[in-house]
Amino acid sequence: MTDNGTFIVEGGHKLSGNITPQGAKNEALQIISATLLTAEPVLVENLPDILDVNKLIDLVAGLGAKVERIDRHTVRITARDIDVDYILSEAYVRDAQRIRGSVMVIAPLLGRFGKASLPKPGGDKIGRRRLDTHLLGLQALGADFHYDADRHIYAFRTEGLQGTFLHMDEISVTGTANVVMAAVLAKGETTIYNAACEPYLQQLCKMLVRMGAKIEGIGSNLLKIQGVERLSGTEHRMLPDMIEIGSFIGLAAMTGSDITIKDVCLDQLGLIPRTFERLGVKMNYVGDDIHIPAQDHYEIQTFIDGGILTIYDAPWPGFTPDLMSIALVVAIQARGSVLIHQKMFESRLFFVDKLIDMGAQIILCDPHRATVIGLDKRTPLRGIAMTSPDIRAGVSLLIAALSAEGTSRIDNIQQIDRGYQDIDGRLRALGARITRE
Ligand SMILES: CC(=O)N[C@H]1[C@@H](OP(=O)(O)OP(=O)(O)OC[C@H]2O[C@@H](n3ccc(=O)[nH]c3=O)[C@H](O)[C@@H]2O)O[C@H](CO)[C@@H](O)[C@@H]1O
Ligand SMILES: C=C(OP(=O)(O)O)C(=O)O
Repeated sequence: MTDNGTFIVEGGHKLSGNITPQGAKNEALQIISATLLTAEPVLVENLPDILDVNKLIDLVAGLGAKVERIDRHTVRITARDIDVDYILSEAYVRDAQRIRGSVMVIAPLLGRFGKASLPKPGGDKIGRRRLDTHLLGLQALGADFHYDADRHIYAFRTEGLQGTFLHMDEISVTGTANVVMAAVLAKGETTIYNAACEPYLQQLCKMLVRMGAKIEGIGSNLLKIQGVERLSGTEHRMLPDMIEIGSFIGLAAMTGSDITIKDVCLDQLGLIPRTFERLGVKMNYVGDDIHIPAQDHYEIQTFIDGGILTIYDAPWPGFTPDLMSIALVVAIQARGSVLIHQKMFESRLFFVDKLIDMGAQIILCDPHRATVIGLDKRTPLRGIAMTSPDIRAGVSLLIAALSAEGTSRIDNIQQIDRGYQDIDGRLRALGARITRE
């Protein structure tokens, strides 16, 4: 037993049944931050009950927002009496450091109260995760920042945010969310070019519009925002978590299981289904469900000219980096070869050493690229003891363990719990043999 939890997994059993994806983690982190933009109540529905989301809700409550838990997945947040000086407390610094989502609290606090602080945010240790996009964007909108090197805290102040033209440093998801939330309460017009435009950001923008914000260009990389004096309350429902959906597709393929993923919002999944189809996974689209039939074999497609397939990540509408580890694991038991090129993060592929120990044929070319030579299910992976390095690698190892012969032990599963709600219970309901220690 470790402090951060352990899964014991007996692999080699086929799973079957229906599974419903949780509400989206990364959308929830934006939406909870945005509740701080108004003094009126915001009802948030379809929240995943996971560590990262609950920690951000606690952070918002610590700032003085009234948090009413309606049920496990619904919360009403009223950020009327905010004690903005709480950002200086040790408790705030400690809690904010534990999650990536805390980075998006800055803009609402700056917009409403003129000050904010950002302790070095947490989240996955998957390579450098620079904050320039946030800092430069907020600076252009009229915020000054100062870095306290002893406490590792950025302190922000503004005499009033002012709309401007912003060509974002890079296409950053949380950076765009921050700048959008600052711009909706800034004076005048803000144009944001090179904006991230993934569905969760579209969801944030749509919520802000319901609150009274004026945003044009939603869904594109060019947003035009007219600042308003104040925003009002609203209701918001999270989309299904597309990374969970991709993880379940990978799980079905690797374990040869017949699984139906319910209510996936297919039109919001972008390249995700097609990318798994290119790895050979067959899927039937039934209404808004994805049915993956049991497949004894699946074959990786080549490019049209016969060249070896490459799967690489890119900002939306490209393939999300958060599913690259799952794609890599799926390829292990496919027929054929694929190059997995993780362009955005430089430390996300190191977990392949565990997969190699399990019997996978993988060449780690460099920190960003791995070649997988599929086993075509001729030999199963072997169960081993391993540790989950990050949230998505953790689930990939779990999928590998469920497909493997023998028993595996996965330590540090708190990493998985950060983003996947009751994953062991939900997989047991499909027939998985998995226990938590
Ligand atoms: C809480 C949350 O929502 N986290 C997600 C968010 O993190 P987050 O918003 O932190 O990630 P960013 O979008 O800022 O960028 C991710 C990384 O990719 C690099 N980069 C980005 C754009 C680009 O064109 N080239 C490039 O190399 C950045 O330098 C950075 O290292 O978006 C990431 C990228 O989809 C996801 O992995 C995270 O799960
Ligand atoms: C990298 C991820 O999360 P975070 O940005 O919270 O670390 C993720 O969800 O895959």
